[in-house]
Amino acid sequence: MKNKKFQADRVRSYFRIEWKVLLVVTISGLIYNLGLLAGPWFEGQMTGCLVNILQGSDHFTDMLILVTSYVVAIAVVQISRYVKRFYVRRFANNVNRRMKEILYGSLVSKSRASLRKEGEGDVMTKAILDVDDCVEGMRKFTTEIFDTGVALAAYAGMLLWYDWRLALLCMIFPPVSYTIAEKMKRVVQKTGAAYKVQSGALSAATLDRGKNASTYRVFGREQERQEAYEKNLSDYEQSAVKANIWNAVMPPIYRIISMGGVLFILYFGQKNVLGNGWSSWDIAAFTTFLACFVKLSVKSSRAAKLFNAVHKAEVSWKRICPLMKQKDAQPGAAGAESCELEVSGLTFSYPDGKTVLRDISFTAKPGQITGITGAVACGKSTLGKVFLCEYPYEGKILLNGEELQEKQPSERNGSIGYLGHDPELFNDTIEHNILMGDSANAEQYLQEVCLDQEVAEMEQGMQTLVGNGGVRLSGGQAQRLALARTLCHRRPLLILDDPFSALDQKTEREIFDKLKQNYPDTAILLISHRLYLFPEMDQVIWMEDGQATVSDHETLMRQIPEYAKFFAEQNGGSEYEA
Ligand SMILES: Nc1ncnc2c1ncn2[C@@H]1O[C@H](COP(=O)(O)OP(=O)(O)OP(=O)(O)O)[C@@H](O)[C@H]1O
Repeated sequence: MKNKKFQADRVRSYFRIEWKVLLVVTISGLIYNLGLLAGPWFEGQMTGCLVNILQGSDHFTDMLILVTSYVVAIAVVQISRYVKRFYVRRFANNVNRRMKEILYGSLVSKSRASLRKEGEGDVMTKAILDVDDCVEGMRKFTTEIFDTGVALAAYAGMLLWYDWRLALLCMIFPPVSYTIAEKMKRVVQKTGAAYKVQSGALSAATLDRGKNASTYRVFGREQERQEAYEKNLSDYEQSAVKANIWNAVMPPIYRIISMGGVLFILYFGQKNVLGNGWSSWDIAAFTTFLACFVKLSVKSSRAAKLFNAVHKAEVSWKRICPLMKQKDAQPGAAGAESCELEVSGLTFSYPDGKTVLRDISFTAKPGQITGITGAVACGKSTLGKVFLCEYPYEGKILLNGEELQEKQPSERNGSIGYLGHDPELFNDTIEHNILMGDSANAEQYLQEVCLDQEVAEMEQGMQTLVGNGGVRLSGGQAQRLALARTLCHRRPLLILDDPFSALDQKTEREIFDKLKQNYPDTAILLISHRLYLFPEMDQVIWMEDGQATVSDHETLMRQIPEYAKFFAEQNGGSEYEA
């Protein structure tokens, strides 16, 4: 990404930045494809030589020389083919990595509201699949350009040279095959898109069943959910079958159409050999011409396949392209700075008119941890979410003196890190879930959330796949993994909504101590129901009916009986009574 001209939302840029790899592909591809002509030519020569040996005009040594040259030529062709394939794969891997880096960066900076609009957590899984499809299309495009374009031109030249009239006659068939493939592209695209949608729906349904299994069991809704799931499954199967039929059935048909010219070659070719056709041929010329045409037809059917792959990739690209535009909002951009927070007169109502926060004011400095607590439904989570600016608020939230609502979304996302109740993990490895395309040491963040030991004990360590939404992890593990991701993409202001609810006290304390120690530039707002760490908070916000009392733990213990009671209940009552 050092290249200034690189534009993440332009496919051409990905080709341009890989020019060195593509140069090797071009050279080896040219050698391979032009070398392919040697096959039919040698086959023709060997057939002719055999006929001559039988007639006594050639010798065994002539055949030996031909066979040896044939083997050498084929060896060169195959080595070039190997080199070409190796570099095409490298090109695909590089592009895949680059696209995913940008995509992850963009997803990290996307607002929760827009993620939710696009279908919650599975937007990530779908986008990752789309990147894979795109890169596969680009890889095929790169390979087929040579395997098809160059080879087709070489074969066509050879056919024209042997008998231009017969060549033109036969070569009508491949373009017919192309045209049909082009006409079929809509169907391929449509069925492919429907398959993706169903695949996303099935992932969401699977996630829902896994997450809420016990709830459905307790309320006797298992049967109903099972039926809904079966329906999802059969819709998915149908769409998969449709998409695969169009993908798999069409190429052989294109191939048969392309091969139509063989009939002309058999008829007019034998005339050429008998001396009453358009050209005068021997057996070698007939064999070479036929072999050349067969190879040309096979290649042209690959071109048809190329259309399908490229169209499929186009659909995927259209979907992920908007995400690739948000390069400016990549994590780390604002992560190094610190910020002073000043909230004054903050009042907030949800769109349904319910006022949840009233006239809240407080400040927070870098390195300070502010504990926020209060009774159930008093507005703690709402206070955390207000900073995401999903809905407008009244009053002021100033970051280093600048009003949050007036910042550009990308700038805002670069200033605020948020971890909500849902860990929002996506179906990839532990490492990718933390780094999301950034290059950092994921191990360090696992240590900070006390998850390193558990991950080390997993069979595949950091490469363990977590499943959609993190279903393969325990609640506490998923929570800590999400926290590791939030810490890895550090922002000057960090809002953590009940990040320790599924952890034991010892782990909670350890993580808290590390947060205090390792984040001197970050202002942390920690929302929690559990208060035993609150005596160590730099300040505490006690919320009641949307209003906030801001002070330190000791003062609140003296002044707010509800807070003291709340704290005492969690600490065996001793301090409250004292
Ligand atoms: N999206 C929403 N639209 C409308 N009202 C909402 C929305 N989210 C929350 N509320 C309401 O706002 C009030 C405060 O909810 P909030 O989740 O902020 O409370 P909380 O203190 O975090 O609760 P808890 O202790 O249960 O986590 C509740 O009455 C809730 O019904």
